[in-house]
Amino acid sequence: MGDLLGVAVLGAGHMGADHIRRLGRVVSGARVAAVADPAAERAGEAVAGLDGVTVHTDPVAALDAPGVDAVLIASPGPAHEEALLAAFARGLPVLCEKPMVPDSTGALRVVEAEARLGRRLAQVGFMRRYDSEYRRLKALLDGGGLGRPLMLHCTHRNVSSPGHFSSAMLINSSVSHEIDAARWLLGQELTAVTVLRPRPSAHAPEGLLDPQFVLFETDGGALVDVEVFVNCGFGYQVRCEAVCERGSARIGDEHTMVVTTAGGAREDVAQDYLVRFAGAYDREVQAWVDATRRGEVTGPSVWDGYAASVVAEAGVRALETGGRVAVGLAPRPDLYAGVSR
Ligand SMILES: NC(=O)C1=CN([C@@H]2O[C@H](COP(=O)(O)OP(=O)(O)OC[C@H]3O[C@@H](n4cnc5c(N)ncnc54)[C@H](O)[C@@H]3O)[C@@H](O)[C@H]2O)C=CC1
Ligand SMILES: O=C1[C@@H](O)[C@H](O)[C@@H](O)[C@H](O)[C@H]1O
Repeated sequence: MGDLLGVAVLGAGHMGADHIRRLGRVVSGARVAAVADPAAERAGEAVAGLDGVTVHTDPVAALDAPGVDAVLIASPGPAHEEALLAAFARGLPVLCEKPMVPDSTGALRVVEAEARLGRRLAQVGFMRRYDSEYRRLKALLDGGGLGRPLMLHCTHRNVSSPGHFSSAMLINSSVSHEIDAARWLLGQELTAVTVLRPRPSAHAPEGLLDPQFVLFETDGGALVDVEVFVNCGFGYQVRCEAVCERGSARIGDEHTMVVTTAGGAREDVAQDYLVRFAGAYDREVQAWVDATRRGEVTGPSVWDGYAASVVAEAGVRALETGGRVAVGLAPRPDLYAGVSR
């Protein structure tokens, strides 16, 4: 490694381009060394103004490019497994966007591959763990002042969904964040899931089951409900209220400027995750760079990524069947005992 951690970024779409900007201009201690995207033009645009970056259409070529010390995977979920295994084969530390691997069998292969290495190499991009509001809530719950958490009420609303978004993706792409946040906040595993759905919004694309109401049970006896609505039209809203034995705590209410004029008051609502979670992404990537330069891996593990895939898969089955679906996790390898809970 030179003075700066040289990062290969795989995927230069919405998240990849934002992470390239972040690595190149926001965080310290790193530089973008290579970018790969089958759409070479997109990759070229994303690195405009950054020096010393090689552009590739083949992700493996980017891993083998000069000056690459680590990898940030921001390609679509189905491409993650191959990229993670290629990084492991080269001993390269990884930050992998969620979902780590959308199907749980592939996710387990990644867990097993890292466990065979006998050391952690990858962190999964569940950035809410780096959001200041989520961290305050976690500290409050861990402190125990409110007593035992009984329920989490969560809201996850997007203005509109991308064209390729399916009904399953409301769970395995969007709710995957609540799955990880709930496991982390409560320190409990999610054990069963039920999905209810109202008549879809007239503003949802034809055939998309949007919104959905997802209910999780946990091994600690708590309940977690999530309203997920990805074509709400009015804003990006992510909220979480923890109801405990001696009080409740809520995060995610907008706290920007409130403008009051005749007859009413108005507060702006963020329009997307890149704005709402800007600070969280910055802290996540800075923490990853710092830990990698120290030769450590911190943050959500591939076990967390695997658990989220299993729970999401159960959620998709619950959506399809209308029933309650139990979650079955494989035995946790020793490598992840006590990690990031
Ligand atoms: N943490 C978060 O809040 C968010 C995470 N994501 C995650 O980031 C990842 C990327 O999502 P978006 O940027 O929204 O998608 P996108 O569709 O905007 O970009 C994906 C890019 O990857 C490229 N690509 C396709 N196959 C590839 C491969 N094998 N290797 C390298 N590049 C490849 C595509 O050409 C495209 O440019 C997904 O895993 C998604 O779930 C997305 C949005 C927010
Ligand atoms: O990860 C994300 C997207 O992939 C997903 O589609 C959105 O619903 C989430 O809000 C965003 O954080």
